[in-house]
Amino acid sequence: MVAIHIDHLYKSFTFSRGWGKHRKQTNVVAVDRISLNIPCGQAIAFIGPNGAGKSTTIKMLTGILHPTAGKAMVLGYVPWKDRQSLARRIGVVFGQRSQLWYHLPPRDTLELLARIYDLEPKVFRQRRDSLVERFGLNEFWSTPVRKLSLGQRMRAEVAASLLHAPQILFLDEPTIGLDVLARQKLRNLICEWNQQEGTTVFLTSHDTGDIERVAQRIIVINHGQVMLDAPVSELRRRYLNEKILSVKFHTPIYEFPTLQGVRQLEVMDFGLKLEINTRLIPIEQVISQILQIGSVADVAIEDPPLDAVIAHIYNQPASEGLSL
Ligand SMILES: Nc1ncnc2c1ncn2[C@@H]1O[C@H](COP(=O)(O)OP(=O)(O)OP(=O)(O)O)[C@@H](O)[C@H]1O
Repeated sequence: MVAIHIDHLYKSFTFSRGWGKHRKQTNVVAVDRISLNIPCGQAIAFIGPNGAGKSTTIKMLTGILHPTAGKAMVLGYVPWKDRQSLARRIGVVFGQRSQLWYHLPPRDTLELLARIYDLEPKVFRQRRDSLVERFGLNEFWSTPVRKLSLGQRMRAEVAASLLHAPQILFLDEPTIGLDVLARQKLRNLICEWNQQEGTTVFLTSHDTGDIERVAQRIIVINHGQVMLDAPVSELRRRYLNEKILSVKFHTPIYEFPTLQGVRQLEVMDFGLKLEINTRLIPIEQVISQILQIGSVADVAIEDPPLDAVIAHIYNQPASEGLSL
């Protein structure tokens, strides 16, 4: 079943700039005829550089904004027409904006939400207890939100957004500003929730760690258009055709021959780091050259970092499009 269906969704903003006779109407196209299908249960990372159109898309899919043209169905609802009904079936978390009551502890917030969503007391208690345990809310259960650390607050935000058991969870930059540990903890919780509960996850993030950990599919937009739509697992393997080869030797090495398709990233007394374009040279050929120049103690072959792949994709002109 399709959770989200988007068909040529388009949004432009018209606003005035300047004063008096210099006042001019300006038109900005934020989302430019996007078409997508997202099946139920999938976790997708919807990414792009600043101003690419991510938030505008999320706002249309959650019913906050009307599109200028095009269609979208979320769980069978037209979001901007059936916003109330849709709100009972989706969870939304904005990393930059808290949706919790600032002066209330998570305990009271969850109780208020249970009333808003009309949950049966028994169902509420079960879900609350399970969320408290999974999200580790016990340690700050009775502490007002204003006194929580950012990591604790974000865990409470996500837990609160899941209380009514939404079928889709929209997360707009959920890990922004978190330290390494808090970020890891939160992305693990989101990933586990997606896998164990089957909730569809629509995530935007500038953090490649979030994307790798949480998402199965990556959709890159730029200038309001979809530039790439691919499984995360294939992105590095098939997109750049590059490998990073690190070698350690038992004895110092002095020279590595110049080979087409091989770039030396680092040369140390006992080691080498090479970037290999496997379209130009097979990796076996590079390894056999390495074996000739010294006695090898260790070899590691890695894919390029996802950061590098994504930066490369962002730099492509929108008109070219990309496919795997
Ligand atoms: N209310 C608005 N009025 C005018 N222009 C807007 C409005 N909202 C967004 N835009 C413009 O639409 C474009 C897309 O913005 P959007 O916020 O969707 O990008 P984004 O991909 O979420 O960026 P970021 O990563 O910085 O949050 C930008 O050029 C932005 O300036």
